[in-house]
Amino acid sequence: MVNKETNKMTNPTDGSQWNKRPSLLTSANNFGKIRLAMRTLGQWNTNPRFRENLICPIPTTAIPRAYVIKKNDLHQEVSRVDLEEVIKTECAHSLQNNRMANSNVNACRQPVCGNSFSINDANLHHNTLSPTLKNANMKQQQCSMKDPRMAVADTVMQNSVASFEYGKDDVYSSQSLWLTCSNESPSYTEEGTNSRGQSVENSEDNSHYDDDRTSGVDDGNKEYLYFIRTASQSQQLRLSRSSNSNGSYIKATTGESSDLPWFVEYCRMLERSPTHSDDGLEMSPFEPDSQSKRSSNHNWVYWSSVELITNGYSNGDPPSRRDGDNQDYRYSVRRSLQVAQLQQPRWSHSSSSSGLYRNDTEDEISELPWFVKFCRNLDSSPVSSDAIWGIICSTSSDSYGTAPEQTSVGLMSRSSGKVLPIETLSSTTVPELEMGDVIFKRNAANERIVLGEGVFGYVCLATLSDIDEDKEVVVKEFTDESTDIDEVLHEARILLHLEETNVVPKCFGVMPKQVEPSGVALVQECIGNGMTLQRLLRINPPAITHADWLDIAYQLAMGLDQIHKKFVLLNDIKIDNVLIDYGSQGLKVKFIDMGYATFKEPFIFDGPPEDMEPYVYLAPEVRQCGYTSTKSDVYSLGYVFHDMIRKVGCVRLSAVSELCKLRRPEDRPTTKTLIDLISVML
Ligand SMILES: Nc1ncnc2c1ncn2[C@@H]1O[C@H](COP(=O)(O)OP(=O)(O)OP(=O)(O)O)[C@@H](O)[C@H]1O
Repeated sequence: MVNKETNKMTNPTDGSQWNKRPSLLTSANNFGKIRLAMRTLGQWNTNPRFRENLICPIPTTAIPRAYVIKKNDLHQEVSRVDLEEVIKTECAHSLQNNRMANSNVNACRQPVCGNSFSINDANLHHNTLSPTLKNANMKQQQCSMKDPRMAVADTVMQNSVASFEYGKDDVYSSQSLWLTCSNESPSYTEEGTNSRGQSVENSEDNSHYDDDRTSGVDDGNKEYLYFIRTASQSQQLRLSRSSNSNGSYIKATTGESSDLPWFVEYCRMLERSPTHSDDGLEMSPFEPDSQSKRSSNHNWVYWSSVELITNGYSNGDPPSRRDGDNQDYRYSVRRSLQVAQLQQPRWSHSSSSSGLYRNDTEDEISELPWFVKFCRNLDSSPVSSDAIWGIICSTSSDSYGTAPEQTSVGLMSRSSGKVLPIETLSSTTVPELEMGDVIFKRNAANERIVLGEGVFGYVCLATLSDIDEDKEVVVKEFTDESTDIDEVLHEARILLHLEETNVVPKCFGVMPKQVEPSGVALVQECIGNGMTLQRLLRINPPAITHADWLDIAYQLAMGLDQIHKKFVLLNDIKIDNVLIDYGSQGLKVKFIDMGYATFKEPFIFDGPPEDMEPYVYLAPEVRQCGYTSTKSDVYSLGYVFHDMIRKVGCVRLSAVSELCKLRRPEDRPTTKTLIDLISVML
């Protein structure tokens, strides 16, 4: 639905238009992002307001006594001394109150399985808790305990307290994680209760915090302060603040500062996290020079830093559903080169948000919902996958928290630590065909045979002169002046990139258009005389049995799975963008129209959300101008199944279709699950 005259998307209902491509994404020049990040690093150093925002202005009254760090101190950066003070205080308390030094964090790393985890187990050692944690623990018990993570959370706290030791040589000998929530009570409750376990009837009083839902609706001001103290002599500080709010929740949740579910997940993952494990991101190619070493027994020596610039796309869930414009995420992992003095501040930043919330979120610093996902799906996160846009590597001789003195910019391979070029498809060569390479097929009236048309122009049947004459191709000619050649090339490159999947038409290249105005036309393999799934469903030929329809569904799921494995999102799956070839070799399914497809990045339709509503086949988060994702493609595929049910009564697909169309992306099945589900019906 792209009007090539204006290169805008057209709303099918009122004809209004909006930009086809999201301005931020198309202009998302990676180096621009890197520059932005560098500028921000500069601000970190010089701009007190920036620091103030970053350093979590939690009212000190909300921080449990043992963890109070004065706001002023925070503003001057949390120094090692501050942290050590906190640790000492806590350790002293811990040692006084318990002797369970052998506990470790295994409990918190156990997979959470159903509701079978018994909170009572975790409560066995209740007496070993510090008053703060005891208090929190008791409050937790008052909350709904349906979520097993609560139980695990409880265990994390207990084990942490129990096993943390402060050794005589200033060595933290614990192998445990230490958890501090700055909130007086970590809260996680089921919908309908608030953090005190009271039932909540209207959203105004809904002060509970649900990490999952928050990933879709950032339902209030939340401020977070976490300390993670890990194995010998490492410390990690995470500060995160989210000021994004959703109207009625602002009041209710101001000051809420815990995110226990997130934290638990984080702890469970820590072993594999880039901040902790060796196969993470510690491999900066930039060796700090010897000048920068500041050697002393217990002071920081130097650290190198790796900063990830990503759009959040991780071949999985979107960063968040409602906060559509938030695209700048920065993750800084600083790793000391002297292991014994390791410290890792970590922050994330998202710089803008969509429509309604823009004013509220101008200064938004963290993107916690995304971070929740990040931690949960660490294996598939940008940090550990190939979906990395850019990395800033820097070294500094300075101690914790200050901006790097030397900064270098480059992309870095996760495994080799080598600087890499930014990965896009732009280097894929698209073959150029000459006019004479293509012979248009003509009808009895000597007119070109048009297989399909759209606002873009025509799709004509042809053959290529240098290949088997019977092998038909189609020439997609973009007939309006505003055709952006880059977009045609993008479509060609996506097709070429996906060629080996065999679920898209083969792309033969581009050629000069034969119709005015000049430009390029896309030449691709002709599939089944242009029979779309939409037309096939309308005709519903008797020869196509229910088993055939299921086979089509299966092929679609398989195809999408392969496409996603090639880091491509289709972003526009619908029944008229699926071609069916039912020739001698049986039914073959192909996806067409790569106009919105993206490689290693999501897409945002940047029209006003209300204008997106008619596009019912797009996932709700996409219609609300959030990022597309593998799960939004799954949603659209579910809508294709929905159409198959409606039009040809393929009711066996009902459950699968409903699953795909679940509101929350994280609840939708993966393509792999889809394949499994459909294959049992075949
Ligand atoms: N490879 C192909 N083989 C056979 N027919 C094709 C092929 N590609 C496209 N067509 C035919 O051309 C029609 C339009 O093509 P396509 O879907 O790529 O255009 P479009 O950009 O989606 O148009 P619109 O934006 O208006 O939906 C298809 O519905 C199909 O009938």
